[in-house]
Amino acid sequence: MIGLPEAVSACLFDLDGVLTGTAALHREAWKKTFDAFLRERDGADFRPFTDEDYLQHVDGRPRADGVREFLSSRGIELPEGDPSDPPSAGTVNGVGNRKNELVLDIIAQRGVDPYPGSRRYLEAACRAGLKIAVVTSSANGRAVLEAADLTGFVEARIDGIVIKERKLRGKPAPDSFLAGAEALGVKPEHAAVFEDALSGVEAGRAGKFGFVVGVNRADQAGELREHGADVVVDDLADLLGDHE
Ligand SMILES: O=P(O)(O)OC[C@H]1O[C@@H](O)[C@H](O)[C@@H](O)[C@@H]1O
Repeated sequence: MIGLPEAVSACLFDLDGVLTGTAALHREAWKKTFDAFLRERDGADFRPFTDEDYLQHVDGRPRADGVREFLSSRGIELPEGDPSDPPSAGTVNGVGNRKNELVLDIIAQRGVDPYPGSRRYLEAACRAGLKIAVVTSSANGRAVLEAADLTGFVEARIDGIVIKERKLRGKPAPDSFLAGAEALGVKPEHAAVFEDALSGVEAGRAGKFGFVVGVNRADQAGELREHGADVVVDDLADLLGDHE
């Protein structure tokens, strides 16, 4: 009916890039942050942060994991620091806080738009009686859902704040999605995961969920399949029959 196996009774949606167009805003803030960091460290001929760096090392992961993963891909290790570090601090938390300032500025300037096809899909999932959770690595998940006016669809939210409080492992580990299924009271095999990030579809596969939908927002359909997507769509509305 809405493009899912019969056994599925719950949907676990990633947020940035699946329900809202905010993945591009995160990517932009990360690029500014890392390019400034690398320029200061290596001088004017620094090697810039690329879209590929974002997709491989940062996309979908909790903030501090993204900092660590990307820097380690360039052979750089920083002290962890503390979440209260100022954005100027040369620590994992400092770099993450700098990016958070930037992304919040960008979101405030441009606003948050839900994808029209995703809103239609949420409406169809509700009509079909499916349970709905949002599972996002972002500590800004609640604010983004509210700004997109999607909060009313969501029965449970596992976000970057919950992940930290409960000491869950970030995507590509399945922990946050497993917590989402548990919050809805369903077994993983009865839940579908919706993800645009390679780390996210990998988490879906690792958690043995009933179905993993890869949402192709960055021309990486093949990689989404390789990392664990059972099906890949360009837009969630592609899963809906004509009558929905
Ligand atoms: O820095 P935040 O808002 O806590 O978000 C962490 C991550 O959240 C994910 O949803 C995004 O795909 C990443 O780009 C982002 O880095």
